[in-house]
Amino acid sequence: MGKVLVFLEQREGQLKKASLDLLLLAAERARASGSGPVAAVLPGPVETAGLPPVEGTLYHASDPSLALYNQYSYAALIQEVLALEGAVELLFADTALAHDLAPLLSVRLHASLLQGCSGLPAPGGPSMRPLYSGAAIGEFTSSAPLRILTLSPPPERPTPAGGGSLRVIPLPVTKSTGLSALVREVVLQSGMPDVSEAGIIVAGGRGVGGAEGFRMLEGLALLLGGAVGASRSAVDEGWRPHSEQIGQTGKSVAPALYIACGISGAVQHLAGIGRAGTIVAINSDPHAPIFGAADYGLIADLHTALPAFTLAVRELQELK
Ligand SMILES: Cc1cc2nc3c(=O)[nH]c(=O)nc-3n(C[C@H](O)[C@H](O)[C@H](O)COP(=O)(O)OP(=O)(O)OC[C@H]3O[C@@H](n4cnc5c(N)ncnc54)[C@H](O)[C@@H]3O)c2cc1C
Repeated sequence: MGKVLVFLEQREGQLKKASLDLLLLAAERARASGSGPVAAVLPGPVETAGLPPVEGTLYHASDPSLALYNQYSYAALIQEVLALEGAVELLFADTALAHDLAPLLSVRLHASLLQGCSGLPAPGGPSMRPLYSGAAIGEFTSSAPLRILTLSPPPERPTPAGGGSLRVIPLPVTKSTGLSALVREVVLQSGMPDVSEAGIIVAGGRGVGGAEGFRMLEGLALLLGGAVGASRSAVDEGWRPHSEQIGQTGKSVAPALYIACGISGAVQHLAGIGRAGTIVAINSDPHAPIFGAADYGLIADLHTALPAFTLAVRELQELK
């Protein structure tokens, strides 16, 4: 197999966990298959000292002008590194940024593109992607000289194996085409991690009953250091932002703990939580399909159960 380039994504100087996991996976695959060290590209000012110990090369464009995402300057940078490395595979973590950037590169480079792959394909082997809300798995091969994949996070964090270190090569900023420029950045301050990165998610559905009802879920999520998620019904009602929607037309999540409150468990919702660790469901209907996916189920009115649950968590934390 030819060379592989991993895109490392940062936000406000912090590397995204999903792209670090991807780097570890790619390095492990390269080590196991003997296909040589991986290369990575990182736009934006980030402290690289804490990067995982993997064998390979990191092309780092640390100019402050790249701190915020710009489709054209990021694409130009990646194109430059692809040419330097002669890579045949470009890997992204499956994030909103990747959904914007990967299609542009695919068109520019006449590369094949597959988004939302489940796991790294074997070297030169077909890529896999869930279809029909996870009811089937599709296998895709590519005859293009470059294939671009966006990968959903693995269910478990990969551990660094084999040791080694990344050789950092500084890159100057590639001149942007000027097709777009940042006008204004609007930051939503929730004080919580993004659902796609969170280790714990407290998610609510129509059963929560309204935007006000989600305050309870926020309280529990903050206590647990997690994030609030939502079903499409809750988002369609305008109770929560679309950035929190989980499922087929929302985000695919992989928390260690997923607490579903007042969510029926429609197949389109379950499609987004297939890689969650432990699933806890609170629902007043004993026949709700969510109980079929849950590890622990509580048949109860969430308006009674959740405050009691939150209180118990708070008391446990105070005992520590
Ligand atoms: C093409 C397509 C894409 C879709 N994409 C998504 C997606 O990405 N994500 C998604 O979530 N959905 C998606 N849907 C919608 C999906 O089919 C369901 O309609 C939706 O998930 C239902 O949301 P819900 O569980 O919150 O609401 P409901 O199905 O109405 O369930 C509400 C649940 O709350 C329970 N409940 C009510 N009151 C209480 C209470 N007081 N205490 C405890 N439990 C209570 C009820 O028993 C019920 O089980 C999609 C649908 C289509 C067709």
